[in-house]
Amino acid sequence: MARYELVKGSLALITLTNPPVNALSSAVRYGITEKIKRALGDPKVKAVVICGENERFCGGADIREFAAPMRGHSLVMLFDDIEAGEKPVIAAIEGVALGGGFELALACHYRIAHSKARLGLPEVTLGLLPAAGGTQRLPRLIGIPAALELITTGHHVSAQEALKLGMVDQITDENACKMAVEFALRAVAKPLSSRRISTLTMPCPPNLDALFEAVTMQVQKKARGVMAPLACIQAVRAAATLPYSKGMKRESELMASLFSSSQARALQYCFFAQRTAGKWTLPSGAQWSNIKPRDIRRAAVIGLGTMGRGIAVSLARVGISVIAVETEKKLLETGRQMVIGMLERDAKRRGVTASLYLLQFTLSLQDVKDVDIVIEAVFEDMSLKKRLFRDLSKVCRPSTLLYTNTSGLDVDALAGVTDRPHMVAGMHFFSPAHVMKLLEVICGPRSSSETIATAMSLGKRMGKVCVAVGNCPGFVGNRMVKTYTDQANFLLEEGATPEQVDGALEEFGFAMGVFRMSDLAGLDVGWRIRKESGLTGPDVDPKDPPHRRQGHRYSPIPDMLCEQGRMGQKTGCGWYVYEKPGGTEAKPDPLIQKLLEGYRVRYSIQPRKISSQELIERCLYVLANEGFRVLEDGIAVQPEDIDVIYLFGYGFPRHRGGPMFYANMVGLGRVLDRLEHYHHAHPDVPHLKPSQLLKKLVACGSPPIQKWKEHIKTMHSHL
Ligand SMILES: CC/C=C/CC(=O)SCCNC(=O)CCNC(=O)[C@H](O)C(C)(C)COP(=O)(O)OP(=O)(O)OC[C@H]1O[C@@H](n2cnc3c(N)ncnc32)[C@H](O)[C@@H]1OP(=O)(O)O
Repeated sequence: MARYELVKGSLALITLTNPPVNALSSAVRYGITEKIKRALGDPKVKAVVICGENERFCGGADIREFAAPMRGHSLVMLFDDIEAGEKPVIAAIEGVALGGGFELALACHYRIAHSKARLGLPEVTLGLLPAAGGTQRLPRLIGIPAALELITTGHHVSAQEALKLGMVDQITDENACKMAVEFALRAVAKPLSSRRISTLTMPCPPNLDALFEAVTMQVQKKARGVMAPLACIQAVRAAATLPYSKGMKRESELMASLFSSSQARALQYCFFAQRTAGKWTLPSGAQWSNIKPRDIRRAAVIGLGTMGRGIAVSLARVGISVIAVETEKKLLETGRQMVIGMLERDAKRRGVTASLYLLQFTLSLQDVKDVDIVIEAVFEDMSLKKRLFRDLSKVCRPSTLLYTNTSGLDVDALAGVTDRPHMVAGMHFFSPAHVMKLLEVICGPRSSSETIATAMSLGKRMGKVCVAVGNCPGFVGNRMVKTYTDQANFLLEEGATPEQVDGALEEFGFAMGVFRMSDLAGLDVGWRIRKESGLTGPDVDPKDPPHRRQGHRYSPIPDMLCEQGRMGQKTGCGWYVYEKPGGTEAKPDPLIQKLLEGYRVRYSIQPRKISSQELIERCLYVLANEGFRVLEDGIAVQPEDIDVIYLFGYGFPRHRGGPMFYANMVGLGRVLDRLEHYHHAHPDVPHLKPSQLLKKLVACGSPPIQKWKEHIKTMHSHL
């Protein structure tokens, strides 16, 4: 796991050999420890270069080993030995030096990085802190403010930034290992005392307390309830106030408090879930590794509303020519200006030139005849979309793939009106499409594997986290979210206020509770969907009382708000009241309180005090319950897919892992008990009825989430 070579007669070259990222597994730690001992003990060796195989220095500790207590050679001792040694050790950084990998580089006496390398201490994103001296060495090298920023955010920096900050000594466009070998030959003659970072005096700014306080406040605001960033701050404070050895002891104590925490487990699960979701498989056996996606150069986006604009920007940003189509001159012009503005701002932020030459705007559908793909983003109206797909069938060349950005309509019904049903699928972007990372790729029953492979690959190219899902109303994300918002509405009827429900969800870790989020998104979106599906408006069965629809409990309160013109932030009021239309500061509104009281009186509902525990359980267990149904219906293949959708599309707090991981953490038996309890109390809410899969898993002894797939396998996949 580490190769040893003697080069130029006097240099030991140690190469980490653990593809794909040369993670520091226990075997690699053993390998380096042995090879360093050999190099330091060999009188022929005058200097040492450490590099990584396949042009990747090291991606850090092996995260897969964190599931068990750390065993084997200690990184701390290894790094202390490297630093204290009397021979110069040079880190040759290509690709990445992250986490333990960068800590290894910090223990070396010199660091030479390739100009394309990226460096950082991302442990915080895994619920940990850099516990192999990173929190003690980095502030001594680059100062406390810069170290605090890097360690508490986990941001990676480019080699150029690393050079500016003093994290590396030199960068090169050549092979970093070759440069490091030449550098090592010159370093042999130089004293090493000033190169041992642990012995450097800490550069302390005068207003240290104020600095730590400000960073603590910032972190608490950004990552409410998340433990690791606060522990990182404490570790850096120890570096600032204690001698190195005592600081190391503190670093290790703080790491021990994080290592087996549920937050660390959740965050590490998220890391792997994201990668698992990208590896899609269809029942036919077609999968990410055996189906070649089409190469996409020219795309058309139909509809330049909010979604269409974001999609056009996402495509042009990665070099794809875009023909954007609208039906009216005024809409086209507004859309054009918005897209250009968005691309220009984005390019400025990234320090590149906006690729405006890739854009074409037109009123004629005929102009899309030669594109490789079309992404439809028109109004959420089935008959309009069907008309458009029929027209696209006629206009586009036979090889053009057709995608719809519908957020929940039947993708197969659209495929059915075309001359190429196998070349139709869904690409469900989330708003704003150029910002949000999630892309649900909807596989219709007739979508070909190439159609799916192309959507997944194009999404990845646009920087999206893509999840392949089956075709059902609302797909995965919106199908599940309905159960969550329904519960929130029922809780209002029963005695809660919007601010109580939101408060409990925000305390849980959501950046925004369900009602604040609804105000931001606009209440009219859901209203339109409810009208389309006959839940409100003229199509409602006159025999249904206002609080029952299609045989089940229904809350008409959101419809009542819409009827009063309370559409959320854009109208200055919704579930809350705002300083002005478009305002963002949500204040509780006495009018809502009155509306709720009136509603309860009218329907003889005795309001009760509802605990935060009930608010969380009702909203989140019902969400997970629907997730289990999504799995048993074959709409998602594995729980990781659902969690990734919720992390990237719905702001589910990452340190809770996602709704399915959270249910697993709470304990499936407990979730089942509570759902049974709530369903008993509310028999007219079918979503509270425990799903078959949940019951099956509990009956099988509640296996860990990674094993659920084995119990789902037997069920029918709709992908
Ligand atoms: C005492 C405990 C000390 C802890 C200190 C630490 O070092 S904690 C670990 C800190 N390191 C990280 O957080 C880095 C995590 N990795 C990444 O950010 C990225 O993988 C990468 C290194 C930037 C490479 O990205 P790229 O997009 O090129 O590849 P993938 O992300 O798809 O990764 C390829 C496969 O490698 C697996 N993997 C990556 N890093 C690790 C790791 N540190 N440990 C174990 N496995 C790792 C990843 O899961 C992929 O595996 P697949 O099986 O192919 O999905």
